Amino acid sequence: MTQYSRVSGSVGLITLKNPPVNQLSAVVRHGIVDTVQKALSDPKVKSVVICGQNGMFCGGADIKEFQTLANMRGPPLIPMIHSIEAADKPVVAAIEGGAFGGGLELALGCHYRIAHSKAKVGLPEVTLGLLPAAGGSQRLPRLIGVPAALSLITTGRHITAAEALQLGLVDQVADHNTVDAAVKFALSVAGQSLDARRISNFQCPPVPNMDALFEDVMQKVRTTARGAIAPIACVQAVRAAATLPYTQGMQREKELMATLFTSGQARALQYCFFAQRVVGRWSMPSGARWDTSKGRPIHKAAVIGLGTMGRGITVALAQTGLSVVAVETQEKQFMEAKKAVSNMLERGAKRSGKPLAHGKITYSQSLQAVADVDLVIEAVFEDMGLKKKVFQQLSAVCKPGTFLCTNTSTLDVDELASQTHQPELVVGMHFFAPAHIMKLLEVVYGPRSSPELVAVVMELGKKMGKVSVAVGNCRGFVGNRMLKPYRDQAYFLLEEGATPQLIDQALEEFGFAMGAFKVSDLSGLDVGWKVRKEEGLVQPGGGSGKSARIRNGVRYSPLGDLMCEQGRFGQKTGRGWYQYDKPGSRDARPDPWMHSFLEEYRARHGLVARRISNQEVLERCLYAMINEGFRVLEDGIAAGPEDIDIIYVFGYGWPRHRGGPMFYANMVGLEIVLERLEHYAQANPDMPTLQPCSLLRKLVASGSPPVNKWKEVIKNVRSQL
Ligand SMILES: CCCCCCCC/C=C\C=C\CC(=O)SCCNC(=O)CCNC(=O)[C@H](O)C(C)(C)COP(=O)(O)OP(=O)(O)OC[C@H]1O[C@@H](n2cnc3c(N)ncnc32)[C@H](O)[C@@H]1OP(=O)(O)O
Repeated sequence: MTQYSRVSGSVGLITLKNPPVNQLSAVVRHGIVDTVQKALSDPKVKSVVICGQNGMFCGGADIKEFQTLANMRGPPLIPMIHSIEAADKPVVAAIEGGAFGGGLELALGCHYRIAHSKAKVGLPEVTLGLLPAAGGSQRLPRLIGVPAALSLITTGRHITAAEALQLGLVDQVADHNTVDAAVKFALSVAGQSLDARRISNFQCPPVPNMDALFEDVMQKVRTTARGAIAPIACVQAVRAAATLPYTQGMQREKELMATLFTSGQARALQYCFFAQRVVGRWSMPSGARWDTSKGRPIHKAAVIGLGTMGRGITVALAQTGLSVVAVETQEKQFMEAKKAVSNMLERGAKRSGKPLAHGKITYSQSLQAVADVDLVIEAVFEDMGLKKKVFQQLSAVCKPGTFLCTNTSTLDVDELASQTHQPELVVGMHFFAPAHIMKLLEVVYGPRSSPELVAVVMELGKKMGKVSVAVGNCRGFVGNRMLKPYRDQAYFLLEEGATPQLIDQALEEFGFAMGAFKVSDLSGLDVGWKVRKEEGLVQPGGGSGKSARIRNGVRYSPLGDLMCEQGRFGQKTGRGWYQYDKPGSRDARPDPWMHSFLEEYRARHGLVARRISNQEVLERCLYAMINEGFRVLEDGIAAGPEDIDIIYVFGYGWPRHRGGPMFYANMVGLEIVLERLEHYAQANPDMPTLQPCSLLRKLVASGSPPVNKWKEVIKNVRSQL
């Protein structure tokens, strides 16, 4: 796990060997302790280089070891790094690929750091609910100053070698063989004094107005953390570095880490880390899988329909370097879209520092222009009739073998596939607005979809920087299907006595980026209204009598329809569940009009407003959503709970430090979720979404196993269906 050799006569070379990322598992730490000792005690060795095999320095501590304290065997990192720093021979870190977390902390214990020009470094512990607790929170501010260290440690962002050099985090950048460069460097510094190279001896560079700086940063972090505790602990640890001697700072780092290490948030965030990787290993009910299905390269793609979604998709495709044909048949929209896309590309290039991707896009007003493309993404208006027509035309125009994808967010992908000559070459690519920014991509396969196409689209998603999740076809797929019962409960709670701001506040305090009503105002109330009208659910004036709040035998709230009848479509009209300064403004303010609107509505329907607690808001909205998640699993629409959780974390603003809805259910306790659902279902027999699903009951009956053990129970439930 750690290889040692003597090179160039007098340099001890220690190579970390622990695939996939040379993580610092116990056996590696043992190896480092032993080989450092060997090098330091060998009189022929004058200096030491530490590197990692396979072009990767070190991905940090082994996150798998964090699952239980019992796993944390072997030499601890802190004394190991101290003994390197205290060495009387120069130790040089040769950083190829990356040095992250404990890997960078190891490098900070070395006397010199040389990085390859393509390497990245960072302290991403905060994203795992932790802080850099092997001295990183104390050494980094001493080396690069408090403001820069705060920025790196509280965000966990990875920086390039060039940025690291500029900050003084590395001493040299190598363009070619980093290990050779490090060995050469190690030879040149052999025998030199190391007094000025031990970072723990440094004073933090002074900062003017330090109290004000920390107050300001703490306030910013509290606002963006949405209840996450690790970013706050990171600020506290850096403050300790800035104000205390090193030994006391290390003590503070340890205390803060002790609180974080066993927290539910750390468990949730580490679960998310692995879940994100699990969803890449997709499978289909047919047995097709990521490792047995091969895609083929896409050179040229097309987007049909240049509304908001089509424009974002065009930008996302162009930014991957693909040639894109962007088609819009309506003259006005065509002209507007061309301008909007080029603005979006310019902004993207400015943000990323990468060259403009303008030249890769050709615009057309005719569908004939897509005859030679490899893959088409349809993004026309959400209307089944229109989409069917487009798919019929595409099937006639495109060369045989062209992959046809739809960006529908709810419609039946199989029905669209059936309009084409090759239904096996049709899948859904459900992007989230704005499509060039949002990370989630739901890849929706039908029973006939070819695994090759799923492989192609999953790969394309990866190239676009998306987190792609393969799911089965049903109304709303995974994300929107689970959102419906959540939203319905929010409406029912309004009827029963809540206000939009009460509900949103409860959800935002839970950690959602936005509450249900703010999201509704943002996306536009008219969108759902149109769908409900098509489904025959809308009655003018909301209907009257007992049946007004029942459709197809189940509870229905016409509140959203009534709002639309008043022209209150949300932000775009300056009025929705909230009021806004002007149409298009984003600053939501409570609207006194809502109060009389709701009072009048309740009086008309004989409803008596009652006090609704935050707990009831959370239980009814979230447990209804989670219950639907169990149905999604039972139906085989999602392969596992990780798929659902990643969809919610990356697409729906679910707080990552709560791990996603299914992980959260597990944290709360499945028996508690079941009991509360039973309670609410009994009180509301006309709300079938609150009736606990049989998979939830089975899991509770099986002793509520942890999320990663659910698959077995799911398999049994599915086989009994
Ligand atoms: C009372 C309590 C006291 C407790 C005391 C504790 C004291 C602790 C002291 C120090 C603690 C240090 C904390 C850390 O170091 S935490 C780890 C910090 N490092 C990271 O967050 C990096 C995580 N990894 C990544 O970001 C990427 O994997 C990257 C290294 C950039 C490589 O990316 P890429 O090439 O895209 O590869 P993948 O992400 O797909 O990963 C490949 C496989 O490697 C697995 N992996 C990655 N990193 C780790 C890791 N650190 N530990 C374990 N496994 C890791 C990953 O899961 C992939 O595996 P698989 O394909 O099987 O899923």
